[in-house]
Amino acid sequence: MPETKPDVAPIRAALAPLLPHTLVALDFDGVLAPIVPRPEDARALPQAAHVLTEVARRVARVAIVTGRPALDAVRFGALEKVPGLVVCGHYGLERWRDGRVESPGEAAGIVEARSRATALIRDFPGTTIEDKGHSVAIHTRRADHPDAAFTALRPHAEAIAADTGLQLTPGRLVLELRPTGVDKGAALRDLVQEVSARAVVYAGDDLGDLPAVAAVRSLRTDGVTGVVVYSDSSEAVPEFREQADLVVDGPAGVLGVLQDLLIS
Ligand SMILES: O=P(O)(O)OC[C@H]1O[C@H](O[C@H]2O[C@H](CO)[C@@H](O)[C@H](O)[C@H]2O)[C@H](O)[C@@H](O)[C@@H]1O
Repeated sequence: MPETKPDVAPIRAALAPLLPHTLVALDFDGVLAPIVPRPEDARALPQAAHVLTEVARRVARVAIVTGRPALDAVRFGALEKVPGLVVCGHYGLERWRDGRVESPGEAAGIVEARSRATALIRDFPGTTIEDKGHSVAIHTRRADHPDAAFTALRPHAEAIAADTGLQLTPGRLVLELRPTGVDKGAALRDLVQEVSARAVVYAGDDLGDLPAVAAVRSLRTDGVTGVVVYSDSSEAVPEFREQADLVVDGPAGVLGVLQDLLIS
């Protein structure tokens, strides 16, 4: 198992007086939900909703910032009842709050991207498409050779993105074609502004989280206390890991560190 950076005591002490002004923002897959072969089977750990409820009672806001459609994260996490929860779906393109989703119209290019991605994977047995409405994800986790399929598909996905005006976001054995103009960094900054947060805790695990990590680092220069938690795994993202204040072991480690930092 990867070596962790578990020195929570000084961070807990720094956050303690700021709890009512703290934003806690979390990625979903790999952070609340263990990675599984089929995207539709992902579920947050059973204790996640309870831990987030306890956290929400102590801080300004709890938010999920995910590449998933917002409603998928709410349902797969059983998170409907977490007090005041905001879910930024599709990297901030849509929002769920109080049972309602705000979502824009479909981006130009998505119909062509969907059709080309579907045709493309026919040559790569075991690869699958996750049609998320606003975006299309090409998954290689169930291919015979997941890493080789990912590498082979990537230039084709880049060409589709260039032709359709979408952006390609690579992740854990996934290539996502999604609208431009949003990322987790902008979503995080909006959330910070909305609650006038004086501290932010962000937990993630993948490349799509790096804009949020950059936002936390830049918010520090504005006087906001920032804590970055990295959910580690055998699919490590070194550029995320090295920027993290705390490195924990997967979703169970994330829930544990939230408890240590914000509840106990
Ligand atoms: O921003 P996130 O909440 O981390 O979402 C990123 C993508 O996660 C999902 O894919 C990943 O998890 C799957 C289920 O465990 C796994 O099968 C896949 O290999 C991972 O890449 C999700 O399916 C994507 O739509 C998300 O964008």
